[in-house]
Amino acid sequence: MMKLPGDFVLHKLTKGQHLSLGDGLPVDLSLQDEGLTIFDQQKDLIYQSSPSDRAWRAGNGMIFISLDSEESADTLVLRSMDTEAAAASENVLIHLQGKFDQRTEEGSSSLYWHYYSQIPHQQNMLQDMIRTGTYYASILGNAVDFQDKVVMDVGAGSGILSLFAAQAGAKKVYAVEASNMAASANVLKDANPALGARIEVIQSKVEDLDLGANSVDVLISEPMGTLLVNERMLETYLHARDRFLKPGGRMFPQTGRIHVAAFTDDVLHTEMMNKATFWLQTSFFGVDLTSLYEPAMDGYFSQVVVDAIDPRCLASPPITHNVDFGTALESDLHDIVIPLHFAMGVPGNIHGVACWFDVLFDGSSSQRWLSTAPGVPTTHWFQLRCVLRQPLTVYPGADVHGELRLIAHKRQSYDIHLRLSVPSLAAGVPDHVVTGKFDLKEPYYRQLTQPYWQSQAAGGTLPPDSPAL
Ligand SMILES: C[S@@+](CC[C@H](N)C(=O)[O-])C[C@H]1O[C@@H](n2cnc3c(N)ncnc32)[C@H](O)[C@@H]1O
Repeated sequence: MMKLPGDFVLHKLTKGQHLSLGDGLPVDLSLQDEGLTIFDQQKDLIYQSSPSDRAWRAGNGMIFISLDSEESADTLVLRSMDTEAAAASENVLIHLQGKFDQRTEEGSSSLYWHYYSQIPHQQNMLQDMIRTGTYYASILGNAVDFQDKVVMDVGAGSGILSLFAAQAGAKKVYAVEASNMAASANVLKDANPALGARIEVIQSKVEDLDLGANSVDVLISEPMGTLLVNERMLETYLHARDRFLKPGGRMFPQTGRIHVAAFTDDVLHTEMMNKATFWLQTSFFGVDLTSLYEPAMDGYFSQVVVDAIDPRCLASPPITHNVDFGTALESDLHDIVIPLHFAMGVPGNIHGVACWFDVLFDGSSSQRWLSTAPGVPTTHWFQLRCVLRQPLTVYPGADVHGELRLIAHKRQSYDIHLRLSVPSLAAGVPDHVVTGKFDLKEPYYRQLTQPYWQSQAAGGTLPPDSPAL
């Protein structure tokens, strides 16, 4: 490695060699016949150039990479330079991004950070007493797991969970928060000096952090969105586990479960059908709107409905899908397939599936579930329903089969594909099959606040995965 005048550091990398960049750039580069490959610390391929690419730029303009000569692709030159110089270079073709930015559209993440930087939205989560009280009891009730330990709070927000970990005896807590809420977390920890002295707030995306492997004993986080996985923050939690957690380290929470049950709700179905009737007007101020009736119906039925549901609408016991946060891979969350099988007891119309989740805090002293099930005190996550435009007609004893498939997209959420079928009992008549496609990012918040008798949390602000995001 040669030191050049100014900020320039020059590496020469020949074909087949590997180069690992430590400080702030957790990447490993190598030049192969097929071009430049860049791996992250988990050995996941994060960039593969095409053989004809001549130059790259990585992370905040700090690294500039170019092939040594126009003729030969044998040698790579790596320069570190300031952002301005890198930006000014005509050779900058690609901005290499961290793992979060790779999987997230910029428009989505900037709204997301803006949302979480606002105190009312953090307040809304803190005021969800089922949520916050369960975290408090799970952390303080397992103080033995925190005593003198190094803890990371993944997505710390206001820093409330970091303060709980400090109360439980942690010797050091890294409160990692990407949004500008980090400044408020600093204010809060400084105003509670007995606890705050052991907390370090770091404003960074967890994915861009360079604390070193095995640097923490315990991870705490509240990464759950609607249907557990909305917002795709669980991937950040697993990422923190792989990068920073010591082998055998504890995670609070440790396990998550998604539950899916068939439901019957004529009132909701009729409400959804009626929403589009506006577009049936043949003379709306002299304009025929009817050509948009079908697209409007499709739009309404692609929204997921979020509200506190009456458990009596459930038509089957739930199917459960487990996610062990200790072992699941980030990639397991990119395409989640939940096979469905409901044995129907009574005849009726199945209008779709109702979903909810719970997470387990599996401490040394106590185990505790945080549940968002229908019928238990309501949280700000409520429950979620995928409503089918065409209901499924079932007879007593029918075996309903199907699948709920969640495919991650770059707007920090999922496309949901639902398929349900019931065998026909008549010879020559095909099985009845119904399908629906939904965007988890487009919820219809049928209920905006918790029922007042279940929580004092009715703060009036939308949950974090509100349509505003
Ligand atoms: C659901 S809130 C929980 C906040 C706080 N831990 C609590 O329990 O009240 C999630 C927080 O994580 C932050 N966050 C989400 N993804 C992150 C990431 N990749 N890196 C750092 N912070 C992130 C958000 O900005 C948000 O403040």
